[in-house]
Amino acid sequence: MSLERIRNSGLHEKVMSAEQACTFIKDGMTVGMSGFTRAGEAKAVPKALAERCKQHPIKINLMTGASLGNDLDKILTDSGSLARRMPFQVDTTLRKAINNGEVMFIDQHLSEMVEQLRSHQLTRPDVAIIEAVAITEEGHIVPTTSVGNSASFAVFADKVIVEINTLHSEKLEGLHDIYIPTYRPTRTPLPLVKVDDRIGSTAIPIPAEKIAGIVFTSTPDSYSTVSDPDSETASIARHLVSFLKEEVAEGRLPNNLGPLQAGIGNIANAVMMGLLDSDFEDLTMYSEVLQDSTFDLIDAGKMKFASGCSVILSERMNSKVFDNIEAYKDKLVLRPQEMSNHPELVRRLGIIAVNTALEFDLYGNVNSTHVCGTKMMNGIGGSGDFARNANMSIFVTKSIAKDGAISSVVPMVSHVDHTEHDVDILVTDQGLADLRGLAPRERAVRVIQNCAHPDYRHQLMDYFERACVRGGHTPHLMEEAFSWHVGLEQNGTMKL
Ligand SMILES: CC(=O)SCCNC(=O)CCNC(=O)[C@H](O)C(C)(C)COP(=O)(O)OP(=O)(O)OC[C@H]1O[C@@H](n2cnc3c(N)ncnc32)[C@H](O)[C@@H]1OP(=O)(O)O
Repeated sequence: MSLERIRNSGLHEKVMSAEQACTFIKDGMTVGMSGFTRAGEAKAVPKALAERCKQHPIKINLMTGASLGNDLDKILTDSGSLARRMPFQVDTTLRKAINNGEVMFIDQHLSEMVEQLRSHQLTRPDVAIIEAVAITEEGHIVPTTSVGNSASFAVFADKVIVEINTLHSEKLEGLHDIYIPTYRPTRTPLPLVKVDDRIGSTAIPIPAEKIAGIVFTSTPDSYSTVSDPDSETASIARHLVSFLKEEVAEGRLPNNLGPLQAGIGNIANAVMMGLLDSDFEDLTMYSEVLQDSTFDLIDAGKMKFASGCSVILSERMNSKVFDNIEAYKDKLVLRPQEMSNHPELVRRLGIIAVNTALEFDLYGNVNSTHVCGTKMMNGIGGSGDFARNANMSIFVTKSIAKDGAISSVVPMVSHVDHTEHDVDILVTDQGLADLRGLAPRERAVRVIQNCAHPDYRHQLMDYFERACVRGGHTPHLMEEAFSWHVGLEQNGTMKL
């Protein structure tokens, strides 16, 4: 135990075991937990809670920043303790429980949840469980590798349990910028005008007496599981980089492109890696999750500053970054996800947003979440926060999935996360479709010619031409629009 990490000595008596701490959580309670994209989640208490549920079954409503690491979503789902879960997840077991209707999942824009808590549109957490590197003299909480929704959870909850993770260096202190917007209707503009502005405090300010329990742990974050770029993702990156070069040459973007945002997963990471081989200099990020590619760009001298709300790294990059965190501190800041994804800031800063689609349609509507219109994959995450408000909203995906049985370009998306009005550029391994200033009929031709896989191009053009005969501003054959998805479910392929 490292009591020196609790700098308010009056709180030393609050140290307890994870088993003791989880008794604060009662049946029917709402729990707000730290953790964003498998970084910085509370680890010991949720595990103890799952164990306790075996003897004393309870159901809770669990809110986090985003997905949890260390298989916690699986462990909690298996324990039967999850009644409701929001706002994002990436776990196979939880996904199954959601799709079976056993866990009620609320798939929400990541910037929006605490705003709804603030205005009592959602039930505020009874208990917050926050991972920390230390507690300050004032009783304020210094977060670890993510900020996520931790600050507002701690402010709104009746009781706060702090998990001090001694595996994280105390040198992380100073990395965070905790700013919480004031109440509406008297809120003033958010005072952030540059990606590297610091406008808040370095710790979460709560009254020390709210801390009901302190638990020590030394479990590491899970490592990121992104794979190296393959030929298709490298191709997507090439198309995008050459497009961005043209935009700079035409004077539509500055030489450093403006702040970049990139989503989670293999494709977004590969696209960012593509910038390593480009001529762009002085890049910046104003994003939510910072993956390996961010640090590869910083190390290569291409990126000068990155703002996010969590850091999730591969094993290789994790030790490189966190063993040398002092060297990165002047190039890095972690903010609450409400700030990293805030529509006001995304619009003000002129962000280039790159997110991943499962599928998109002829007219530019994007489905990022629901396989065949019904089965939840992960959630919308922050992609909507950025897509609607970005300077340029870009969606990327491979042109086909599952060995060609699925075309990512379909006549009509089976679920809409991002409407055609929020989507500027579509990119696949086949090419790039710039949809800006195009009417739906013009968009369709460009999407088919530039983005669809050759195996599906003819099929798409045939659908579009027959739809045009029938007419309409956005031509469709309503009785056929989902026939590709029906075909996939019935015959295992979208090929007609
Ligand atoms: C926390 C955050 O908010 S991060 C910021 C932005 N958030 C988001 O964009 C949230 C939504 N996005 C996502 O969840 C992911 O980016 C995804 C699922 C869309 C893509 O993930 P990636 O890892 O980049 O792509 P990848 O090509 O590996 O696809 C993932 C899986 O989906 C499958 N898939 C892809 N397209 C389809 C499709 N149209 N239908 C069915 N399955 C598909 C792939 O085959 C793959 O399956 P596998 O895991 O069994 O191999």
